[in-house]
Amino acid sequence: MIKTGAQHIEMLKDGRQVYINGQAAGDVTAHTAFRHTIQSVGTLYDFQARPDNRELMTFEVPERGGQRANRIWQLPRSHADLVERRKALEAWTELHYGFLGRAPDHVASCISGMFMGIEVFEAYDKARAAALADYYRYARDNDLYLTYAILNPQADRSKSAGEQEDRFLTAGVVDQDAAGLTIRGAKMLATGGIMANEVFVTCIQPLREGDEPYAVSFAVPMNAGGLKILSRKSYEESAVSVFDNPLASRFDENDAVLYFADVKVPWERVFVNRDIAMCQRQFHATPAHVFQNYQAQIRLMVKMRFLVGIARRIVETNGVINFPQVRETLGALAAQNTMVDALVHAMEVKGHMHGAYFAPDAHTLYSAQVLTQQLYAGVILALRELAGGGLIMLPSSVQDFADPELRSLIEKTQQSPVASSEGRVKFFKLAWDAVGSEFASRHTQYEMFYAGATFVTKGHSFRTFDWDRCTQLVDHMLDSYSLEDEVDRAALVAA
Ligand SMILES: Cc1cc2nc3c(=O)[nH]c(=O)nc-3n(C[C@H](O)[C@H](O)[C@H](O)COP(=O)(O)OP(=O)(O)OC[C@H]3O[C@@H](n4cnc5c(N)ncnc54)[C@H](O)[C@@H]3O)c2cc1C
Repeated sequence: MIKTGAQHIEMLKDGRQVYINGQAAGDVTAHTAFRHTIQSVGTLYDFQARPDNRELMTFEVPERGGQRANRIWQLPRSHADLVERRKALEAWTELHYGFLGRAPDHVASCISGMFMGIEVFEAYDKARAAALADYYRYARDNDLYLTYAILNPQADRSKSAGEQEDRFLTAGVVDQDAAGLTIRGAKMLATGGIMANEVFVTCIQPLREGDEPYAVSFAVPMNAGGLKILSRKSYEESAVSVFDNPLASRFDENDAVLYFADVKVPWERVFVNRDIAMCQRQFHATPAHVFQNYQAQIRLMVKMRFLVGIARRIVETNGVINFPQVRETLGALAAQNTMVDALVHAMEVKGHMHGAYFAPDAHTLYSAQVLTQQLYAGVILALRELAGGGLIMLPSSVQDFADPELRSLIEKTQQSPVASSEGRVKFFKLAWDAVGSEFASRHTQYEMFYAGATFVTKGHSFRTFDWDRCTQLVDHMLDSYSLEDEVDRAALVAA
């Protein structure tokens, strides 16, 4: 199935229990906190359904007799396949400028990666492997939008999940019967949950002996009985005009705490059951972790281009583009943009076969993660520095333009060598929404943490690096001389 935006939006009217501002949200597609971002997600599906995007966005599923699916579910068998898949992800990301961190391609990449490593699940438990394989095909063939919740809630991070004061703070198994598992407790966040079809739930954090109830992996629809979706504050809701908040009003993907009030999960949706080692292996012994984070770097590559474009427009609008220091800052931003771009391409070029499938290079990916996690806040700072008070020297809202006297004052006070007053205000409102608004601030937090805190991503970089190649060089150098030789040589010179 290749669904349209309208079909996706219709699927969200499913009775899911979303809570915001002290109330049940009801139909999320009509709610002022979510509806415009849901429409933006709809445009992704409309784009893939366009006949002229058939080749770009979809592929023929080998075992489905010519039926097509979105390329986010494609299992690359060569470098060329990987690149073809990336072009689809890149085109989709351009529709949201990189601001939908958990667009449907993120978790689809994770589940596809798990399927590419299905032998890891088979070695663990044949029934659970069959459940995962069936789920991959089900999600692909029904064009599902999946999100995931894979972190446990912060409480006391010095204690494991099972050592927290409330044993059911963290979502875990409270019961098991012939039908499946019963899950109780919370997961930290599910970004995009209110606009996704289903959520994949597991634990990527290290667990200790005794934490077995939390070492599960399963998927449920967002309207599963007992699943409560606790939304954070909506930035879309206070962004009442697109002109004032062009990003927040349309790309506020939402983040929500999930609470499982004894949610029943049937066995055909359980992929790992109380196995601590398998919770790690599902991500790291399969290409899942690499594929999900490769998608994130493709997204960031597009977002960086957008931010660098904003930087260029800031300095043009303020007439400072010819100052050498300004050009230096732009040059540095351009180099950072190209580094992100180059790392994505390097992951592909240095990729390798994982069984029958071609996966991006893990260490290049983790290097990109470590570097970009630090780079993002610096890029935002550079844009703020280039912009000065222009980000703030703005009319309070679009309504100021409706008053003739205020409009004429805006025209007098908003000046630029390259833009009209209206153009200047329009642009700086966009720039503020990208770098300084509450929406923008949440994005900085997102880029710093979506893949784990820095000690986590640096740990992956440490784990996957080819240390021998470096230490062998050092050893080779050390082997090229010895103390005895040098003592003998010194004695000869002295004689
Ligand atoms: C905007 C946003 C959206 C998110 N969306 C999702 C989502 O859709 N799905 C999902 O599953 N998760 C999501 N997350 C959660 C994200 O994965 C976590 O924030 C991330 O993994 C870091 O975990 P934490 O927040 O618990 O931070 P912590 O692990 O508590 O770390 C916070 C800080 O505490 C210190 N610290 C903690 N532990 C250690 C340690 N062992 N050693 C040294 N220092 C330590 C470090 O200074 C660290 O930076 C989202 C997060 C954000 C901010």
